[in-house]
Formats: sequence, C-alpha cells, structure tokens
Amino acid sequence: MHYKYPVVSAFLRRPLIPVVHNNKYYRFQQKNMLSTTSTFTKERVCLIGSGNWGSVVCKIIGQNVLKHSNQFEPEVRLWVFEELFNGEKLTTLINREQENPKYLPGHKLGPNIKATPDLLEACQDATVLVFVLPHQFVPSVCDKMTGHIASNAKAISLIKGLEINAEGVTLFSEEISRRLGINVASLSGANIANEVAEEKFCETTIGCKGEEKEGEMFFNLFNTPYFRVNVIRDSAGVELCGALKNVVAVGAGLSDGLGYGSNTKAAIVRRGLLEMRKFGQTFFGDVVQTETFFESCGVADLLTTCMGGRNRKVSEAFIKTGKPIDVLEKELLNGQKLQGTLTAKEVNEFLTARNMVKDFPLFTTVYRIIYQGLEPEAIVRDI
Ligand SMILES: NC(=O)C1=CN([C@@H]2O[C@H](COP(=O)(O)OP(=O)(O)OC[C@H]3O[C@@H](n4cnc5c(N)ncnc54)[C@H](O)[C@@H]3O)[C@@H](O)[C@H]2O)C=CC1
Ligand SMILES: O=C(CO)COP(=O)(O)O
Repeated sequence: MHYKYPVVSAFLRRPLIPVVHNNKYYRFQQKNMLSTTSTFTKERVCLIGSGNWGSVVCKIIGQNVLKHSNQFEPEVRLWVFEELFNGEKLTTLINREQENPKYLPGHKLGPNIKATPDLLEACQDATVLVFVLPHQFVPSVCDKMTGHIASNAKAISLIKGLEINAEGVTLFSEEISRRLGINVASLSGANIANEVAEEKFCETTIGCKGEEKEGEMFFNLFNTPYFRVNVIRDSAGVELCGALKNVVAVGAGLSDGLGYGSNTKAAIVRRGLLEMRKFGQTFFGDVVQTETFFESCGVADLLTTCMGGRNRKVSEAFIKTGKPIDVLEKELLNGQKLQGTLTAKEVNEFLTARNMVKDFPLFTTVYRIIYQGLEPEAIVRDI
C-alpha cells in the first residue's frame, strides 16, 4: 500500500487497541492451549536473510522451535544469499559448521538449521516467514517469491528501513503484504546483533495487528530470558521507529567524528526523537502512537544505535577519513550493509517533493552533509 501524504490507508486508520502485555502471553503458554486443539498443524519457519542480525535471530528461533515443539516443526530453514567464503560456499559452511563464519563468527546456530541458497526451496510450505534483509534487497526477493508461498503463510519483518521515494512512504510490512498477499507483523528494538548473540539482556518490540493468537505465536518464536519481547498493536510505529532512528544515528556518528561530546550527542538524539515522532504524526496520523516511542523499538533503539551501531561507526569514519560512505561500508563492515545513509536519502527525496525539508532540519542536515558536501559542523549549526 502506498501512502501518498496526507492520505493514510483505511486499513491502518482503524482504531488501535492499547498495548497487549507479556504476562497475557505467559498465561497463554502455561495453559498450553495449542496442544489441545485437534486440527492444529505445526508452524514451519523460514528465515529470509542470513546477515549479522539474521544469523542471531536464526539462533534464537532455532532454540525456540525446539522449546515449543507442540507448536513448531523442529527444522528451521535459512535462505542464504550465496557467496564464497574462504573459497567455500557459505551455505555449505553453515550446514557443516552450524555457524555463519562471515556474518556471525563464533556462535553456533544450532543443529536444526538448514541453510539453502534456493529461495523457493527455503520458503516452500513455510507457514511463518521471517524477513531479515537489508531493506534495499526486499523488492527483488519478494518478486521471486510471489506465487510460490503457502496460502496460510504469515510473516514478520525485522527490516529497518522504509520503501520511500518522491511519491510516497510505504512500510515494508505493507509492501511485503501487498506483494505476497499475506499478513505481516513487525519486530524492532534496541538489539545490536553481536550483543544479542552473546546473550546480553535486551528488550524488543513486536507490532502485530492481526489476531491475538498470531501475536502469541510470534512471542513464542522470539522470546527468551535474555531477549525479552513485548507485543503491541502499533505495527506501523514499531517499523517507523526502526527505520528513522538510523538517520539520527548517522548524525550521532558525524558528531563523534567531529570530537563533540556526550552533551552534543544527547542533543542530536533528542532532536532526532522529535523528528521521528513528527514524521509519524505528519504522514501516518494517529496510526502511529506516541507510546510506541517509549518501547524498545523507540527511544531505546535510538540510544543503542547512536552509541554502538554500524551507522554511527561508519559516519564517524566519514568525518575522520574523508572517504566516501560506500568505500567505508566495504572497508569497515565486511559485507554488512548500512541502512541509515540510504534512508536519509530516501526521506529527503520524499520531503523535497512536499517542500517540507525545513520541517525536519536534522534529517535534512544529515542528508546534506553525506550527499551534498555540506560542512559537517552544520550538524549542530543547522538543526
Ligand atoms: N545487525 C544488527 O545489529 C541489526 C540489524 N537489523 C536490521 O536487520 C536487517 C538485516 O540486517 P543484517 O542481518 O544485519 O544484514 P547485514 O547488514 O549483515 O547484511 C548483509 C546481508 O545482505 C545479504 N545480501 C547481500 N547482497 C544481497 C542481495 N543482492 N540480495 C539479497 N541479499 C543480499 C548478504 O548475503 C547478508 O546476508 C537490516 O534492515 C538491519 O537494519 C536490526 C537489528 C539489529
Ligand atoms: O538496529 C540496530 C540495533 O538495534 C543496529 O543498528 P546499525 O545498523 O547502526 O548497526
């Protein structure tokens, strides 16, 4: 669905039910309702994407399907964009070593993970599709999947980005839903992949506007004692936060590169949060709830990404080295992808088409520094 400002789809405009809380799901698990339903068939899970975050999530899901064996099939399929690593196919290595040596070295994914380079084989018969790809690859991947997925499939998007251009802004959950004709929830939070892989405690937010049992299923699929899930109804807000905080993190990295201190970064974070909320209010209206910005997907993710994320790191190096972003992405990230600089460009195109760049000074200044050669000091002067 394409949202052409100020029109927001009727689907998303329907009233949102307040936060559905975890304890509800804990009670549900204890009742073990699913095992008493005679017609119940187990969910078969497939991950679309196997980068840094994709691999961590794969490990979590691999353990949870075994834990909830009455609800899920034990095998988890992992679609891998095939490449060579040290002269061997990545899929071969993942299946043999139970580890993704390129994107998550040092962490076992589990014996029940089956990696495949064949997208259609991976998603064949899958009833739960977990999209965890850099956002720029989603359209081409969905095109290949169209017409090849199970009729009862549902999906969840862990992608942090927006499908956005001069014409309109589309959430990836909506884009995947439109292309594949299935319900798509969203998951986003303060979740730097390597820390989650080490099982350091964090929280995350799932936005699910479908039936309650769907929220419960996603809760069981992702929740662990160290990866604490909260399920809310505001799927659009969850996704919007995850995409826009990356632009703010680029600003934080520029500030770090200039040697400005914690106070300056805090100012950028505060301005960024305000622009994120304003973007939601302006282009999505009451569909995006203010409370969502206080969930893990909101202020918490903004903070962690501005302190320890890849967008921050590469933007700092942009100032310190003077090299172009795409060169630094290759040099510093070993195949991992940046989302924030691309999103800054896409957001700017969208705002320019509406003559609204002045209403979002931080987003605009980040764009101008990265793409138009504006002096970096503008990151404080022009916001
Ligand atoms: N890494 C992190 O700490 C977190 C990332 N995310 C989000 O999750 C999403 C996926 O991120 P990561 O798993 O970290 O990926 P990544 O940044 O490690 O990206 C590399 C992935 O892209 C794949 N790829 C390269 N070219 C491709 C192509 N042409 N078509 C399809 N795939 C291709 C690579 O095979 C690899 O799996 C992003 O939107 C990111 O913002 C969310 C939370 C944490
Ligand atoms: O989304 C993230 C943490 O929640 C990761 O952010 P980066 O892509 O900047 O590393």
